This record gives sequence, structure tokens and C-alpha cells, in this order.
Amino acid sequence: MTNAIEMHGVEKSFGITKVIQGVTLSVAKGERHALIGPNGAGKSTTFNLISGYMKPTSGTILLNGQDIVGLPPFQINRRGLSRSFQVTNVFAKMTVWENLRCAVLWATGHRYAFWKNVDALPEVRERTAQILQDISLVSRRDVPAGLLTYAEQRALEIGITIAGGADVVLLDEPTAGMSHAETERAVEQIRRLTEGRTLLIVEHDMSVVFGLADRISVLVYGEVIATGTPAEIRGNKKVKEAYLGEEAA
Ligand SMILES: Nc1ncnc2c1ncn2[C@@H]1O[C@H](COP(=O)(O)OP(=O)(O)OP(=O)(O)O)[C@@H](O)[C@H]1O
Repeated sequence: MTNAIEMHGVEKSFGITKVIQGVTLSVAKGERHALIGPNGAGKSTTFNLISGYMKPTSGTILLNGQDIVGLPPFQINRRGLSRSFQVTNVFAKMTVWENLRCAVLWATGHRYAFWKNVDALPEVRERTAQILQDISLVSRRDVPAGLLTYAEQRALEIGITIAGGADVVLLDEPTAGMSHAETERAVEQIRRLTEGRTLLIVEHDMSVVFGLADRISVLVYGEVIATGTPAEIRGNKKVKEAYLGEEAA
């Protein structure tokens, strides 16, 4: 079966510094795959390469079997890939409803419909309401996004990310900065929202990674040093030495 994402021999240099050093990675359709590694290993850069925000210096990247190198982010998005960012990325002055509706309008091809009464479009209204419910923010519908708690803003951001119905979703540290209880709720939500989709997640919290991922890839100094199930990664000597340490055993 075709993989959702495939990277072969991908390299990325900034000036003379090679940050990504020949990454080969495959994410199967429908799996939840975590990309882990120490700070500065190149995880965000890998996300930028897959989503078209950066172009690799060399190598190939396939989305659902098709070469996407050189395509701009919006075209990769149209082909079914959507990503969130490490930093919360919502319109602070718009309400929760307006933020979601904006994402749905964009995804349903009504992006230039500013002059219309967009709430009168039933498919837009229904889809926005569904996502609002899926991210458990119904009671916060009319609150400006800037006034939400941090965890609520991250939930809204995931809602915006999936609003377009993308079948491949990239989430960059979705639980960063959350309390333990908020993290547990976020993991449940991510599990539910990515049901039937492919997920690639960058995450530093190992309880999230080991609780959510079907497979894990470990990136160290711009190289994937191991890929495997959570049990395989936990037992991998190279991974322990380079990243997880003995406490993960
Ligand atoms: N636009 C850029 N120009 C120059 N260097 C960059 C650029 N973007 C990233 N880097 C460098 O590439 C390396 C990898 O950065 P990246 O943000 O991908 O790591 P990361 O694994 O996501 O780290 P973290 O876990 O801290 O978010 C770092 O040394 C960083 O300084």
C-alpha cells in the first residue's frame, strides 16, 4: 500500500550547516507516527520540509505517492495535508466560531465570499458546528480566541488544522505548556480527531508519545537513528544513549 508520507535521502542546509542529513522516513496511511528527538535535532525543519514551508536541498518527499517537492504550502494542503504550528496561531480578536468558520470557508472553496452572509451557507455552518463540538468548545463559541485559556487555544488550533478535512495531519508539540490534566484531555481529543486519518506528531512529552503513537521515529542531529513501535524504541540501545536515557527502560 502507498504510504501517506515518504521521505528519501532528504537533506536541508542553511548556508554551510547541514541541518537535515539524509532523512528517510515513511508514515503509513492511517497510522499515528511520532517524531521525537533532542532540541535542535531538526524536527520542526522536517515539518517545514513536508508541508512546503521549506524546500529540501536534495532528496524526495512523497505525499500519498506523489512528489511534492517544490510545491507551495497551499498546494500541498489542497492535496490533503494540514499542519499546526509550535506557536499558537489563531486570530485573537475573532471569536472561536469565526476562527473555525474562516478555516471551513477556506477549505470549502468559499474563501473569497466575504460579502456573503456566510452563516447562511448550510454546509459551512454545519461543518463549523461539528468541529466546535469535536474540540469541546461549544460553551466558548462566542469568546474571542485571545481570551481562551492556553489549552483551549491549542484545541482551537487543532480544530482549525482539521477543518479542511485533510487526511494527513501534522501536529507540532500540541501539548507543550499544558498541565498534566490538560495534556491528558488533549491526547484523548487528538486520538478522537485523528481517527481514520494519518497523524505525524512532534512531541517532547514522552507520556503523550508512548500513549498515542503506533510507531515512533527518532531524529538526532538531522538523522533518523531508529523507527519502530513504542516497545521497540523503548528497548533500542542507540535511542537510549542518544535521547531517552536509561529511565525510559
Ligand atoms: N531558517 C533557519 N536558518 C538557519 N538555521 C536554522 C533555521 N531553521 C532552523 N535552523 C537550525 O536548524 C537546527 C534544527 O532546528 P529545528 O527547529 O528543526 O529543531 P527541532 O528538533 O524542532 O528543535 P526543538 O525541539 O527545540 O523545537 C537548529 O540548529 C536550528 O538553529
